[in-house]
Amino acid sequence: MIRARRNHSRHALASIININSQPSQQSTQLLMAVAELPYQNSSVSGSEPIATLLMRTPNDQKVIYITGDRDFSFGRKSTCDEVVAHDAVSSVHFTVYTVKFDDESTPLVYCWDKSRNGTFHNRRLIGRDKRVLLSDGDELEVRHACSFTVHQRGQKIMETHELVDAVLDEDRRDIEPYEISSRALGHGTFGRVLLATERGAGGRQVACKVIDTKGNSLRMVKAKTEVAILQRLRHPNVVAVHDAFVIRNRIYIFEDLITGGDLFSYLSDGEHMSSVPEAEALLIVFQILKALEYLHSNNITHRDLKLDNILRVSQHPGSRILLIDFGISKYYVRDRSRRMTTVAGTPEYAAPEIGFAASNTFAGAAKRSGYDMKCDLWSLGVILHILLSGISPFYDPSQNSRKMALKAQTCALDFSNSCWASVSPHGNLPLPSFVFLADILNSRKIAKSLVRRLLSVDPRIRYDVSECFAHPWVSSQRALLEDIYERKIINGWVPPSEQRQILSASQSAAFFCI
Ligand SMILES: Nc1ncnc2c1ncn2[C@@H]1O[C@H](COP(=O)(O)OP(=O)(O)OP(=O)(O)O)[C@@H](O)[C@H]1O
Repeated sequence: MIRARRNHSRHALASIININSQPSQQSTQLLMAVAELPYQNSSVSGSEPIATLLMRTPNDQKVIYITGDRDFSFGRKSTCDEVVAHDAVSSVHFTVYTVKFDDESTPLVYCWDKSRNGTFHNRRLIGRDKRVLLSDGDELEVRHACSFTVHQRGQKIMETHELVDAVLDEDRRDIEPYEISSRALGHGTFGRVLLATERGAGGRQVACKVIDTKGNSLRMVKAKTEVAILQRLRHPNVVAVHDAFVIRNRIYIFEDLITGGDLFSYLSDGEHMSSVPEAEALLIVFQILKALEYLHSNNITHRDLKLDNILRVSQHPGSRILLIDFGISKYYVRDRSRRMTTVAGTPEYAAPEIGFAASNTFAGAAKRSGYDMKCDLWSLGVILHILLSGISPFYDPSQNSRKMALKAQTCALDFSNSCWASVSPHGNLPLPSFVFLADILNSRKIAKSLVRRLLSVDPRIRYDVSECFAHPWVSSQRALLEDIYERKIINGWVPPSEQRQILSASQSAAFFCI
């Protein structure tokens, strides 16, 4: 199959010069079942302990090992991994799970509070259905019953990074409302994403994206564009930004901490990528469509949709997902005379008309005619292809953007690979008797037809968001999807406040800057 290595070769304005020179019909019950499915961690494998909890009760103390292959549950119910029969303890009080960014990073260990009476993290109430990232030395407490001390060795490895070290000591004191830790949640082309905590009573954990512009004004403009775009957006499937600071050559963007890892990590399976059950793919794609519907109706094109830029709130297959990384997004009003022309995005996911051109002729054509927001739908097609088969259709192992662009331009989709044969609505769920073979075959055909529609080289034929919603793979389940979405997926989502002035006027970027 394909690689499980992150591709950070994102290209935007500055890299244009390099481009040419570089080498069922689902059944109702099934969908419901997936939305309810307990999580099986594929992103962190192995039974080696990642962290330990030293548990103390009034009469006893013991060590609990947290491994990467399964959640640890604590509660009163006999099915919990650690059972304490105490009135203050809920049937499942909390679970601890791990998320891995990549092979070089120490896995992140999260606590998910599921209790009625509360779980306290460093003496602060986590809150029902909320999650916190745990660090070495942290204390968890179930009042009147027991407490736990977290030990996670190896954290230091992840913490040492020149950028982080140099940046923070200098800048920390200028960013008063937040305490920025050195714990990395992930990293990309231009910087790192670190854990931070709001000072003050709430002490909420947030993610802090640190972009080192190294005095490159174009990078600074792009970082400010990301903030300028994000501060206008309020949608359950788009990450919320709270604050941003420009200090010296660096920009710090504070966002909601998203606690389930990204889709790339989720699908990475050793050297390969794995697929997900078709119903799970549908729940993910439905949410991406919701986000794109919102973005496009607000004249925003994301331009860098890919697995790495889609985060999950939880490890649960029916989790809410969020789009992140609006660094090369574009505010663009649809108009025949105004089209986007910047070659931007990630070649593996980029629509042919963007112009990661394989041939000069094609590049020339792209330059002449430009492209519009349909480029996001192509990227969605690549994502759907991966979700269903575990294959990235245009990936080139040498990461050569020219080769990937050529493949995309030719777009010879091959559904004969055995991976596609296993695409079915039931995936690894036991097949319920009400799902007939015809349904399964039909569903496969329908899913593939949507992939084809999205991966149409001609953007005029390619589906837009509303056509995707109308496609039978989605429309046949639309009512149920809306129901699951409202009742389960976005239940509890609180929109960010309306009045958000994140960068001061002098700092904010012009909207049409890229
Ligand atoms: N709000 C968040 N909460 C938790 N993790 C996050 C958050 N934002 C980013 N991350 C993690 O950090 C990684 C990099 O983030 P992001 O894509 O924003 O960085 P970038 O430098 O813009 O990357 P790129 O290489 O795509 O330019 C993500 O893939 C994700 O794993």
